[in-house]
Amino acid sequence: MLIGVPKEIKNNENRVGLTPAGVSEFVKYGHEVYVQATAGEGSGFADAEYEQAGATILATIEEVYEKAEMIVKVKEPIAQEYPLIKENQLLFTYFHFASGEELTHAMIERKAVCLAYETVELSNRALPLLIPMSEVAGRMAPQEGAKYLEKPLKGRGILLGGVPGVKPAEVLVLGAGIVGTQAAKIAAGLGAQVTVMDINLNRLRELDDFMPKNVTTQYSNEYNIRAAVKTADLIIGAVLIPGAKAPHLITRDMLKTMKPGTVLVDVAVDQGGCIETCKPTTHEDPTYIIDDIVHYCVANMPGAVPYTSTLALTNATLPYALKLASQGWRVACLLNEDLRLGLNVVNGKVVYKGVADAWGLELTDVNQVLNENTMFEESTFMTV
Ligand SMILES: NC(=O)C1=CN([C@@H]2O[C@H](COP(=O)(O)OP(=O)(O)OC[C@H]3O[C@@H](n4cnc5c(N)ncnc54)[C@H](O)[C@@H]3O)[C@@H](O)[C@H]2O)C=CC1
Ligand SMILES: CC(=O)C(=O)O
Ligand SMILES: [Mg+2]
Repeated sequence: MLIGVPKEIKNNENRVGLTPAGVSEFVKYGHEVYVQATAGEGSGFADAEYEQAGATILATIEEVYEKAEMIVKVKEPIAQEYPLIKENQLLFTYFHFASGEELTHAMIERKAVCLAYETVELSNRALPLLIPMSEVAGRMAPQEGAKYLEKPLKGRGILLGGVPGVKPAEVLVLGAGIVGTQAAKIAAGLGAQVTVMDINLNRLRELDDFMPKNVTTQYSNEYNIRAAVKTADLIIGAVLIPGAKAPHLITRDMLKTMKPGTVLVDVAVDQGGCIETCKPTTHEDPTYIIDDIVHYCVANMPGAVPYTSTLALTNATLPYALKLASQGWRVACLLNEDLRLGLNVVNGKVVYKGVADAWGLELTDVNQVLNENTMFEESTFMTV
């Protein structure tokens, strides 16, 4: 298969979809890889390394999209990229369709095959291609929160860990999944008093077993959230309903009950945010203030630490990308339930319920698109 790796063009997005090590795996299995010039630079990979691994470097993003049967990238395509996408082209990347109406319509119109990292799902409900970036964003959240709690950055001016004789800050984490767990661990390590809320009691039991003493758990409901936001200094939004819009757990009216200078880090922004007043921001201009409350809502947090993030992401995506290349998307999705759940929009049809529900669009059964034109050659069953 012909694989294309464009350079990311989203604000301060320095990650890249494939490393030179990934390229050499593709080449080993007989695929051709086209990498846009300087695509890996932000993550520390020079064009020469990609060439040594067997890739061909192309000067422009147009050439990459023109050549490739499968595009492997990181972030959802943005408006500049829409016209480059071809009918039947397989796009393997994050999409977050439930928070992108324009993107959803654009991908329907382009008739591309959109396989979203964030909805690939294992039988135990784990999201293997979201986990590594959730680990990064979760660990970053208290770090960013601590920074914006500083007075010159408009925060309350409180140190997360306090000092002997002065109480530490209170951190509230909504959601005890990957982001929430990593955020709680780091905030606790910095000495804050941490409360983690979730609706999954079993998850709270697990956390209770392994978290340090300065982390407590509480069931997530409106009553408990209303009480907790009054005393919290830093609130981290980390809930997820896979593929769907995040529920608004913190409503606009709650802001008035918070302490001025409280910082909200809504990591769930890419699914629309779990804070009603959340709107996506960029690394260039990460925060805004409403009712004296600092909002940090960067939708690509891991993009700021690309060395760590590119390696972590591609460790997880590469085995799936190789399957897609060697088997073709239809066969790979017929054979792998986890990959099948990654299909969101296929040849103009929405096949993921959370996306259809978010925008009031017709839902097509994924099996219908998989069984269309299933004339494949036996050689496509070559396994990796
Ligand atoms: N902004 C960014 O750069 C990044 C954002 N993310 C986003 O962070 C969010 C969280 O991701 P993960 O931790 O991997 O998801 P996860 O699935 O591991 O955890 C989500 C948790 O939310 C809980 N939850 C659902 N409804 C709830 C409610 N009403 N109250 C409290 N908890 C509730 C679930 O029970 C689950 O434990 C996702 O939207 C993900 O896309 C992830 C990485 C980077
Ligand atoms: C998960 C995601 O959206 C990101 O890593 O940017
Ligand atoms: Mg994101």
